[in-house]
Amino acid sequence: MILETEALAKRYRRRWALRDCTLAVPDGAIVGLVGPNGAGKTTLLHLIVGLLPPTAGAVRVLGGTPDAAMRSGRVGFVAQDAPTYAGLTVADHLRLGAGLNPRRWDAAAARQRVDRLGLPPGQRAGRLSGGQRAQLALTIALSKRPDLLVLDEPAASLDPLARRAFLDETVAATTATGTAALLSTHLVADVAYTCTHLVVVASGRIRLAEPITDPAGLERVVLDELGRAEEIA
Ligand SMILES: Nc1ncnc2c1ncn2[C@@H]1O[C@H](COP(=O)(O)OP(=O)(O)OP(=O)(O)O)[C@@H](O)[C@H]1O
Repeated sequence: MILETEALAKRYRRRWALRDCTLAVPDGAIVGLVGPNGAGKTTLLHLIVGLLPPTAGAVRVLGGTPDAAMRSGRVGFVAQDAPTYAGLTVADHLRLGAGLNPRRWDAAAARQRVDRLGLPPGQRAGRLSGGQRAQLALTIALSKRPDLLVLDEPAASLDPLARRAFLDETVAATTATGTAALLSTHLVADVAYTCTHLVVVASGRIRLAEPITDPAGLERVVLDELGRAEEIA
């Protein structure tokens, strides 16, 4: 398993954001994480990449701690707001990515991707649009050739064509190299198009975690599950 959580939980002051979360993500899986606003998706992703310490339970990423996995450079993470350095250019970001990941960095793929997207190498990130900044952050995450991609609403700011192209790239990355991906999204159609597994979170609890066998029926499954979760709450 590339990622495992065991009874993972996170409390912010008195409020539980995530409780009793047990998950296992196999190599090559693309997991779509869906749930209402405030369900705990970002909290779960931040626990996985070591940005937050758990209140209880355990998380193992690539067989070790989240910190060790992140230090190894084998995890590509893009946070919800796709942070970039406003004062640095597109080319600076690629140089930074290369410097931080000297052994895995695919410089040709990174250059080709920014060319294809029309991101001018000399442009400062602060002057890119929100979607372009997201594309820059995604380029860095993909060009690291990670074993695990963790993406928080990666397609939210992309236009429909760019979104479809990005989803295709994610699938290509996982089929070519066995990379696994965990992506949170509100777009169930994207999960149906891309993902091999579905995880539904509501009110801080995993409601459903299963392989996707019927992409066409996925929206119904998600809506039914969220409806049940609301009744319980
Ligand atoms: N830093 C924080 N301090 C206190 N409470 C927080 C903090 N971050 C998140 N929360 C709370 O934890 C819960 C889960 O939030 P989280 O951001 O994980 O949800 P989400 O599923 O990613 O939501 P969205 O789809 O809106 O991005 C929410 O109730 C939120 O208010």
